[in-house]
Amino acid sequence: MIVFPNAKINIGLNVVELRSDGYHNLETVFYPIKIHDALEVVLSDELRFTSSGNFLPGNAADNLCLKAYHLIKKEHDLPPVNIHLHKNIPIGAGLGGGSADAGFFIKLLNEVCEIGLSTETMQNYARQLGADCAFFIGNKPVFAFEKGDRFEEIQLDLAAYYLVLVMPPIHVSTAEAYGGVKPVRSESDLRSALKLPVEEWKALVENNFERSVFEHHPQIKAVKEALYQQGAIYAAMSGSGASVFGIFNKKPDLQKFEQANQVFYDV
Ligand SMILES: C[C@@](CO)(OP(=O)(O)O)[C@H](O)COP(=O)(O)OP(=O)(O)OC[C@H]1O[C@@H](n2ccc(N)nc2=O)[C@H](O)[C@@H]1O
Ligand SMILES: Nc1ncnc2c1ncn2[C@@H]1O[C@H](COP(=O)(O)OP(=O)(O)O)[C@@H](O)[C@H]1O
Repeated sequence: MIVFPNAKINIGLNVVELRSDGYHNLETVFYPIKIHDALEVVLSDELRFTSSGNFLPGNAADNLCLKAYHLIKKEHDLPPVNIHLHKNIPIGAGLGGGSADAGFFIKLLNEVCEIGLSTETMQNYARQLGADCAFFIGNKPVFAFEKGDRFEEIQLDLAAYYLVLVMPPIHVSTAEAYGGVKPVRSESDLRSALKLPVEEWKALVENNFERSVFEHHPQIKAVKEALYQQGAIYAAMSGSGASVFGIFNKKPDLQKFEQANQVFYDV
């Protein structure tokens, strides 16, 4: 069986406080977008993981799909499976690609192996693999809080707009991004701000990571500014970067970006 794990963007992101476990409490909105990997799981005589597409850094054994398999196997009698991942979502981009694979893998394994896990149980497994993995179990727009792994569903539909994602050739590590941010309690409520017309978001909806990440990587800031110059109604870095999304009324002409960056249209 094959599924197509999709990426997410963060619309607004406030790092609220440092927690006693070293993580941070945050407030953000996760919004699913149309950039996909392909993930196949079939019953087999031995456990095997293969991949194709974009280069996956690190050991195959550290892939979140295999980690999810071993996590669930601790509590359930799982048969061996063949896993194939075709990687298309840019890696380390703030798009949650690895987390998407983990969340979709858990759902897929649940079906292929007929484990019978509830949505809540799948979310609990996902949470143990990474802070934003659990989002991909429900995969609907949510206001996320605490470690980014507790959710409240929100009504947010950007289907009437044209979304573009630009990925500059820069890697920002998530841990590095958290290290550079000064936590502050937000004065305004992100949920209320996102109920206003998109035209008003520019003045109200911020990603706290941008300040320090832009200082270290002015090229990412330049991409955001260029998207506004091309007519974006709203543009921001997603998560800990380096990808930047733009919300437009119609398809923009971004041909000149395509040499230096990866550009995804109509996401
Ligand atoms: C920043 C965000 C925003 O949505 O997304 P990305 O930009 O990575 O996609 C997430 O918080 C990333 O979540 P995720 O990528 O699952 O993080 P994890 O693997 O659990 O943690 C990586 C590292 O980030 C830091 N971390 C992560 C989440 C959190 N709430 N507080 C933290 O301080 C910790 O230093 C941790 O060791
Ligand atoms: N299935 C996977 N896809 C991508 N990265 C993965 C995967 N499994 C583990 N990783 C590791 O997670 C790291 C960051 O993952 P990714 O989700 O792409 O970034 P981000 O958290 O910025 O959205 C990568 O450096 C990679 O080593």
